[in-house]
Amino acid sequence: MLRIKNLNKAYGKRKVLQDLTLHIEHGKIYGLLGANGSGKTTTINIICNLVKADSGYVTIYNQEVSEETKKIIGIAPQENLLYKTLSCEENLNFFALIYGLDSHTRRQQVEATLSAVNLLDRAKSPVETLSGGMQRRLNIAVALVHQPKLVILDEPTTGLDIEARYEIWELIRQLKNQGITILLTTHLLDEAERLCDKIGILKSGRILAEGSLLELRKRIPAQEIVIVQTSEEELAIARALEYGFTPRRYGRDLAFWVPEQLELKEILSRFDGIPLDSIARQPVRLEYIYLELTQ
Ligand SMILES: Nc1ncnc2c1ncn2[C@@H]1O[C@H](COP(=O)(O)OP(=O)(O)OP(=O)(O)O)[C@@H](O)[C@H]1O
Repeated sequence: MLRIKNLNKAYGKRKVLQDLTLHIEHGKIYGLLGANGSGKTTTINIICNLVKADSGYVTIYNQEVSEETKKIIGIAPQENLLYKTLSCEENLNFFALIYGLDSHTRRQQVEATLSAVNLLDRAKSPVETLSGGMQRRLNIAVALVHQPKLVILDEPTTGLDIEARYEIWELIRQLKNQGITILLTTHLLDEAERLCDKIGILKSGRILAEGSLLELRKRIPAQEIVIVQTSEEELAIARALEYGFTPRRYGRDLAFWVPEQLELKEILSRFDGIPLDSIARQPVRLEYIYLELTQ
């Protein structure tokens, strides 16, 4: 549905995007992961035809991006794009008007979209009286009001509490079920893990790795990760190496990649004679893959 090929963009001498290539399939959720400044917003701006690339191309349904393709994209930017003193209904009506919807379709779409984001009962409430989570849902509603085929959600849950996050995750799943293609940027790795069919890891404007979670897991030769707490770290590392465990430091945690499926008692036996305060087993999460690829 969306193809980006060898995209380059520089601001002065700073190369912001470097041969960026990715493909988003119709009806799927694609997660673009990257640290601050890695080029996510620049990529979005090029897709939305707001910024011109220096070279490379972006196509949507085989059409190069233009003012025409803009009409089938809905974007919910990182900062809510809402008029605080206007009601939910008035905000949506305003954006629907900008998209050129006639008054009948506007009325229909405003109601349908408010219902989709579960804000129908707050239709008349001014935005400033809504909770942070509700405002973020309304911000997503703005992206949906003209029935786009591609929805871009730029860090949709950053700064929200866990309840509000769950609601937005559910909303994103519903959009996918309706056949909408979604490009999601986030630096929340658990969010990407939960939602995305395909994940692209972006660093300094380049895609370092791309694939489903299952495919990305193959980038680390481990069946699981074991995190230990011990006063004898040097000993634990030496012992682990003997058994083919690969040591890693995740923040203050000492971790080991375990290359084969082992019972807990087998793992414990590898550390026989070493005082362990705790030992925890974890699946190979996106967090570990991301750290491995980006550091
Ligand atoms: N108009 C501009 N002029 C100069 N530099 C820019 C401009 N827009 C972005 N940049 C630079 O390009 C780089 C990538 O920025 P971009 O906003 O695309 O990153 P990002 O991944 O979206 O980051 P964040 O998560 O912080 O929003 C940054 O170094 C930024 O300072």
